[in-house]
Amino acid sequence: MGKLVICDHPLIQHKLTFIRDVRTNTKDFRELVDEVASLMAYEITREVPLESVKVQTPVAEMDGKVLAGRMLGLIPILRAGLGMLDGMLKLIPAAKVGHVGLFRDPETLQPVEYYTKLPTDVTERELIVIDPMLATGGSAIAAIDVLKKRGCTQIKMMNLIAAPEGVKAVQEAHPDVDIYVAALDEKLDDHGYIIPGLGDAGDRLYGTK
Ligand SMILES: O=P(O)(O)OC[C@H]1O[C@H](OP(=O)(O)OP(=O)(O)O)[C@H](O)[C@@H]1O
Ligand SMILES: O=c1cc[nH]c(=O)[nH]1
Ligand SMILES: [Mg+2]
Repeated sequence: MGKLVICDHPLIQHKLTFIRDVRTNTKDFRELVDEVASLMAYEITREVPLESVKVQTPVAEMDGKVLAGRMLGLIPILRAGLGMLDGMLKLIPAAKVGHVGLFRDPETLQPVEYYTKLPTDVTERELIVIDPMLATGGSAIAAIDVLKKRGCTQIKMMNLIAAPEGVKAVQEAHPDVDIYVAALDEKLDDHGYIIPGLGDAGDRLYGTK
């Protein structure tokens, strides 16, 4: 079973409250999502291995540390996942980006796939799938399915807010995938929206409602 990590750093929790607030306008919403994504990038990379390299400071030579192991890949689920991408790239600029386009059919709540473009070396990378919302889990499961069909094996999931139903569904479908969230909310409503959540992440990011 993949682990569920709740990133409870005070800065993340503080900013998330303003993201949730219905009075937060599109510009502020976008900026706050970007900031929280950077903070979560810090948390999700906590266990990335390091290796020693010699570095000459102005005063002496020493053993410094640099990132080792697999290179990272970021996989935003279009469209709302794009809102978290730049914030992550600020901290992980060497990551390559693959896009998976999915939307959730409002009637059936099933994910509909419309676009995939992945880096050529995607199977050699440790991947982080990013999307603000994990509701029923259908979109996350479908995105991870796309990656596994291409041969990817090292995958983590990162969301701002998850519902217990979505966490359970992803853990059952993909038990090898750890999930990092800023908050685990109460439940889903009859339309598959997270309660209390933040509303429709894509619409709030891009002002489409
Ligand atoms: O866990 P699920 O029940 O699948 O729901 C979550 C999905 O719904 C939202 O996307 P949406 O379908 O609104 O597309 P958008 O990003 O284009 O707005 C959200 O960004 C997730 O991708
Ligand atoms: O609460 C929800 C559920 C799915 N997608 C969203 O954007 N918000
Ligand atoms: Mg949406």
